[in-house]
Amino acid sequence: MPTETPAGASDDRPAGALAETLAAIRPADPRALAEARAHQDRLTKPRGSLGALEDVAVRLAGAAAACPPPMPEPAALAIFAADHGVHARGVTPWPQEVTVQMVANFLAGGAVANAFAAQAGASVTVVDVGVAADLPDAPGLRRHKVAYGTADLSRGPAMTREQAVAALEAGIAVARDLVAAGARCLITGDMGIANTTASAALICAFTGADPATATGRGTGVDDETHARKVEVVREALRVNDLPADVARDAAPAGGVAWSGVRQEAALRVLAAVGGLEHAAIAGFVLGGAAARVPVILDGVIAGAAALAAAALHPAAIDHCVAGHRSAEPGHAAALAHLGLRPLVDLELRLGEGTGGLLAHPLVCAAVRVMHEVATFDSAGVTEKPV
Ligand SMILES: O=C(O)c1ccc[n+]([C@@H]2O[C@H](COP(=O)([O-])O)[C@@H](O)[C@H]2O)c1
Ligand SMILES: Cc1cc2nc[nH]c2cc1C
Repeated sequence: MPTETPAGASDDRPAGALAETLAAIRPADPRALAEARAHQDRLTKPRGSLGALEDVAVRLAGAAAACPPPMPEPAALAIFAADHGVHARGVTPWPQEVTVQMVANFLAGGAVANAFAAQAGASVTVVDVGVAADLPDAPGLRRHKVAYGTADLSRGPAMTREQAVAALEAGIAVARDLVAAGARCLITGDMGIANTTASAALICAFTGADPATATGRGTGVDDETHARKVEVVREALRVNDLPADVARDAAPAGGVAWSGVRQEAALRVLAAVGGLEHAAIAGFVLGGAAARVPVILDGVIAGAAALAAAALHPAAIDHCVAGHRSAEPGHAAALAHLGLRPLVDLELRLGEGTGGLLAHPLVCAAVRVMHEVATFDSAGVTEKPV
C-alpha cells in the first residue's frame, strides 16, 4: 500500500523514461523570475497595465531560467486520442466510433483544431494512445497504442499501473520528439468520447471535489444522462477505493517536492479512473517541463491530466500556462487547485486543443513585450506620474 511506504523511498520510483523525466524537472528559477518582474516594471507602460499577460511573461522567464524567455514559437499541438470502457454506462450520447472518425478528420485537416492550428502556425500531431480500432497509416499519426480503450472505471481500475506508465511514457516521447524537431511551445489536445467522465473522476480524486459539482455535461448531455454520470463518477471513486482524502497523498502541497508515496498515490489514482489520453497528456506535460519548453494546457481533460502530472512532480506546473477555462465545471476546480489562471474564457467545450491554440498568440504577445518594448530609460520617457 502506498501509505505504508516511507516518504521519499527511492525504491518506489518508477524506472525508465518516466523516472528520468521526473529527475530532470526543475522548478521556476527564482533569479529569472525576479529579473523578469523588475524588467516588466522598467518598460514604457504603467506598472501592471498588461495585467495577467505580465504574469505569463514572468512565469515563462522562471520556467526557462532566462530573462527575457525565448519566444514560444513555433508551437506544436499533440492530440492524444483514446477510448473509454465507461462509455458502456451511457454517460455520453455519442457513439464510441466518433473517436476514430475524428482521428481521421484531424489527419485529413478537417477539424476545428486544424483550423485553429493553421491560424496559430502550429503543427498538428495525432497520437493513438488507446483508440478502440486499428488505424491505417497516415502522415501526422503517431502510434503508441497501449490498449484498445480502457476498462470501465465504474467497475474497477480503468488501467493497470503498467498501462498508465506506458501511456505516460508515450506522452514523454511525443514531447521529446516535438522539441527535438524545433517546437518551442507545446499545446495539449485530446479526443476521446466519454473522457469528460474520467476527467471528473480524476478531478474529484485529486482535489477532493464532490462529483455533483465536478461532473459536467461534456458534449452536451441531457438532465437524465447528467444525473447518471454523477452517479457513475461516485461509483468509480467508491469501487476504486478513492475517498476524498486520497488527495492528501496525491495532490501537490506547497513547497513539497515529491516522494515515493506521492508518486505511487498519483499513479494509483491515474490508473484507477483516468484515461489513456489523460496519462499521455500528463507525460507530455512532464516531458515539456523536463525540456524547459512551455506547455499550454487546453480544457478539462488537460486540467485533469495536469493534476496527475502535478502529483507526480509539483514543479512541472511551473512550466504550464492555462490556455482557457472550459465550460465544464470541474475545470475551474482543477485550475484553482493547480493555482493557474486561464487566459481565455469563451465557454468553449470542444477539446482537441482548441482553447490552448487560441491562447497561443496571447502567450507570444506577452513574451514579445519582454523582447521589444523600450524601457523608460532607453526611450527617454518620464517614469513617474506627477
Ligand atoms: O476540453 C474540454 O473542456 C471538453 C469539454 C467537453 C467535451 N470535450 C470533448 O468531448 C469529448 C468528450 O465528451 P463526452 O460527453 O463524450 O464525455 C472529448 O472528445 C473531448 O475532447 C472537451
Ligand atoms: C463531433 C465531435 C468532435 C469532437 N472533438 C472533440 N470531441 C468531440 C466530440 C464530438 C462528438
